[in-house]
Amino acid sequence: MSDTDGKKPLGLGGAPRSGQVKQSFSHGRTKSVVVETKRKRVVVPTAAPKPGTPGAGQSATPTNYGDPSKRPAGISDAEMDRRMAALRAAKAREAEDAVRRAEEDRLREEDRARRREEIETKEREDRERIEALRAKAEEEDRAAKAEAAARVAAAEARRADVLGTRPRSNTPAPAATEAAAAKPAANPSTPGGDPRGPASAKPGLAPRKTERERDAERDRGAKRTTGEDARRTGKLTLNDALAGEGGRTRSLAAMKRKQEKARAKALGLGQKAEKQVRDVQLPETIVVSELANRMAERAADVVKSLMKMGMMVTMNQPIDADTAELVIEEFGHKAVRVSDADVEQVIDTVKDSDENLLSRPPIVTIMGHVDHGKTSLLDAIRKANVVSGEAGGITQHIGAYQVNTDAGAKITFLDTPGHAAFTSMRSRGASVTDIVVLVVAADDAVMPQTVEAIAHAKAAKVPMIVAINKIDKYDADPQKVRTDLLQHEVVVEAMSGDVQDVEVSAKTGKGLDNLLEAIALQAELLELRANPKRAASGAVIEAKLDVGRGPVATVLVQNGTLRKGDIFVVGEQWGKVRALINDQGETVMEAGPSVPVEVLGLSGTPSAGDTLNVVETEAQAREIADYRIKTAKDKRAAAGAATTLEQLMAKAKADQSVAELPILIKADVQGSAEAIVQAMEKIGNDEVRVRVLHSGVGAITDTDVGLAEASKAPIIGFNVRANASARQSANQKGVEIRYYSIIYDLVDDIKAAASGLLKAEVRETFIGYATIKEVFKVTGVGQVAGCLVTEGVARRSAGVRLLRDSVVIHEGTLKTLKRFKDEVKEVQSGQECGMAFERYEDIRPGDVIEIFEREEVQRTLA
Ligand SMILES: Nc1nc2c(ncn2[C@@H]2O[C@H](COP(=O)(O)OP(=O)(O)OP(=O)(O)O)[C@@H](O)[C@H]2O)c(=O)[nH]1
Repeated sequence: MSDTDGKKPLGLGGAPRSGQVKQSFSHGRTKSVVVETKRKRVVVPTAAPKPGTPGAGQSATPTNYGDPSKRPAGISDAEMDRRMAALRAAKAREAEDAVRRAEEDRLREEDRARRREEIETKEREDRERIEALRAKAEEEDRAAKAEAAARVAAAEARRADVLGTRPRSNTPAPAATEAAAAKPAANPSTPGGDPRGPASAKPGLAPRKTERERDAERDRGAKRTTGEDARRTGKLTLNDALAGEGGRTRSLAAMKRKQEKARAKALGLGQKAEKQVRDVQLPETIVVSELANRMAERAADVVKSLMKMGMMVTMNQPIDADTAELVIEEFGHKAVRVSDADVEQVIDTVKDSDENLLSRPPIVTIMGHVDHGKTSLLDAIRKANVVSGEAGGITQHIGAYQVNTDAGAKITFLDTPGHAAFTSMRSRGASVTDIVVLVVAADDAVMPQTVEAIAHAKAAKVPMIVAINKIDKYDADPQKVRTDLLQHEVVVEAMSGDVQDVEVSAKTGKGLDNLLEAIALQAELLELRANPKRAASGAVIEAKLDVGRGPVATVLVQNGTLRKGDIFVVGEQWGKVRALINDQGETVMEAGPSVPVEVLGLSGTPSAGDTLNVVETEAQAREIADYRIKTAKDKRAAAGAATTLEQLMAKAKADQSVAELPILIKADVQGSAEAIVQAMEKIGNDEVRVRVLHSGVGAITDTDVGLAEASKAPIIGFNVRANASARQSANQKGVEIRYYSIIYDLVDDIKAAASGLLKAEVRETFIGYATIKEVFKVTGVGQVAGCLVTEGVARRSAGVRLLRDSVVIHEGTLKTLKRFKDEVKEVQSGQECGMAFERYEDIRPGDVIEIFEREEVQRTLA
C-alpha cells in the first residue's frame, strides 16, 4: 500500500486493480488513498489457442484488449500488444515442449520394453538350459534309482523263492509304490488345493472357512509358492521382481549379476566334469608360483592350500618336493618327480651325423716361456694377416682373432696372456684348443714354462707345432732348442720326429707364412669339422663387466651357429644374445664354428672356460643356471670351503701359528681377478701370508662389505668401484676399500701390509764393556760394582749382561750408573764408575759386564 496521491501503486504483481478511498481523520482532515487490490493469478491453459479465438492471431487489433481505462495505469496499447505476443510465444513453446516430452517418453518406454524383452528372452533361455540340465540329471538319477529298486526287488524275489516265503498277495513293486506316492504331489497347484501338501488338506476343515478367507489364503499361498520357487531355482526373474508388489525391487545390475552367476554355475558344472589332470614335473625344490604354473592353477589357491597345511609361504618361496607333491595331489594332478640334474637335459647333445659336418678353422693357442715372444708373434701374425680390409683395422681386442692364410684357409688364434699368473687360464685355453704353437726363443732354449706348456698340450692331447723364435738374433741357436726339446719327449721333424718346427722371427716377420702353413697342414690332418646348422655351443675365453654394456663374454663358438636373439646358458649365468661383436669390433648377426665373438646380453659375468649352450626358452635357461648355482654352492660347502663367516673365523683361529692378512678382491675381468689371486698367494713366508677370502668380478657390493667387516679384511677393487650403498656401509662399518688399476702397485701395497704382520726383528748392538774391580754394599741400593769401562761406553738405559769366564750368567738392566757419587747417563771408555743391577746381586770382582742396546727393526717381505 502507498500513501502518495496520484502515484503508481507499488507491487510485484502484473496489473493490479486499483481505486481511490477517501479517509477521514479527526479535526476534519481527510486523505485520499490509492488502494491496490491484487488480482488473483489466472492459470493459463497449456493448450494452444484455436486459430479462431480472439487474440490467437497476429492480426488481433489493439481494440481487443478492452477498455484502456480499466488497464493498470501507464500501460499503453503497444505495451499490451508486446505482452500479449510474448504470452502467445510462451504458450506455443510450452505446447511444443509437451509434444516433445510425450515423444521422448514414448521412445524411452519402447526402449525399456525392448530391453526387458531381451533380458526375459535371455533368462528364458538360461532357465531352459538349466532346466534341461537338471531334468537330465533327475532323469539319470531316477533311472539309476529304478534300476537299483528293480535289482533289490529281483534279489528279494530270489531270496523269497529260495526260502519259500513268497507271499501269495501281489504286492506292487517298490518302484510302482514310489510312483503312486508321487502322484498326489505331482500337481500341487490344483485349484483349491493346499500348497503345503495333501497331508494338511483335511476335507473336514475346509467348509468352516468363508469364501473370502479361502481367497486370501490362496493368494498368500500363491505368493509363497512364487517366493519358494525363486529360492529353489536360486534365480529371480525380472517378472518375479516386478510382480513382488511392495517387495524389494532389484536393480538391473543386481539382476544381471544374478544371471551371470547362474550362467557361470551352469558352465562351471560342465567344466568341473572335464577338469584336466596334469602330470606335474616336480624337481627337488620348486617355487610356489612355478608349481602353480605347472599345475595351471592360481598361485593364490596354491598358497591357500599350503596355509591349510600349516605352511606360511609366499608365492616366491621355494618348497620341498614332498610338500609340493601333497599340494599336487590335493589339486587332483599327478606329480612326476625329476632329478635336479634333469634340467640340463634340454641342452642339445645329439651327435652330428656325418653329412651335417663341415670343415672348420683350427683354434690355435700360443704358449711358451716368459719373454720368448708370444705376444710379439701374435701381434706380428695379426698385423700381417688380420681379416680386415682397412689399415689398422683392429679396433677391438677381444682375446681371440681370425687370420687368413695365403692359401685361403682361416685360423683362429687365442690371445692368451703370457704372464705366469695366467697359468690356470692357459690350461683352460688348451682344452678349447686344436693346436698349440710352442714358442721357444732361439737365444734362450727350453725354460720352465716351456716345459709346463708341453705338459699342458700333452695332457689335453693337443698336437704341437714348435715355433723357434728370435732367429734374427745373432746368438740364435735353433739347433739347441731342438735338442733341448728331446729331453721333454718332443721330437721335431728336423730331428726325424713328427712335431713340426718352424724358425720364425716375430720382429722381422720371417717364417710367419711357414708357421701359418704348418698350422693349416696340421688342421687338415686333424680333420676338424662342425655342424653350423645346430644350436650353438661354445667356450668363454674371457668375461668382463663393462661399464656401458654390462656383462660381456668373449665366446669361441665350437659347434653350431650363435645368432642374435638366441637364448643361452653359460656356466651359472644365462641370457639372450643382444648383440654379437666380432674381433674387428663389427656387429654381426651370427657366428659360426671357430669364430670368436663378444656376446652381450648376459645375466651376469661367467668365468673363463665356461661352456655356452643355446637352449629353447628363457625358462629352461634360467632353470639350468639356478641349478648350477645351487650345485656349485653345495660343492663348495662339501669341499669345506669357508662359505659362511663363522667358518672363516673358525678356520683363521685354528691356524694361529701363521699370521694372515685376509683380503677381498673384486676385479673388472675374470683374468685380472685370477692373476691377482695368484700374485697374492705368492706373497708371504712361513710366518705370514695373504689370504684371499673371496675374489670375483664386478662392482663391490654390500655383501662384500659384510664379509670384509666380519673378517676384518680390506677390500681391493681392481678397476672396479663400490656401488653407493656399499660405499656407505663400508664407511659405517669402517671397512677399508682400496682401488687399484696397476697390478704391481697392488702387489707392493699388499706386501707392505703383510710385512706389518711380521714380528719386528730385534737387533743388538754392543756399545761397551766394563770389568768389575771390586764389589761393595751400599745401603738402600744393594751390591754395587766398582768398574772400569774398558771399551766403548756404558749407558744407563742400555741392557747389560754379566759374563763370568765368558759365560753369560745374567742379563738385565742397570739400576744405577754412578760416577763419583753422581748418577750419570753415560760413562766413557777408560773411566771408572759404579754400577748396580736391577734385581740381581750376585756380582764378583773379575766379572765382565757387556753393555748393549736393542733396536727393533721392522722387516719387510721380499
Ligand atoms: N730380436 C727379436 N726380439 C724379439 C722377437 N720376438 C720378441 N722379441 C722381443 O722379446 C721381448 C719379449 O717379447 P714378448 O712378445 O713380450 O714375449 P712374451 O712371451 O709375450 O712375454 P710375456 O708376455 O711376458 O710372457 C720383447 O722385447 C720383444 O721385442 C724376435 O723375433 N726377435
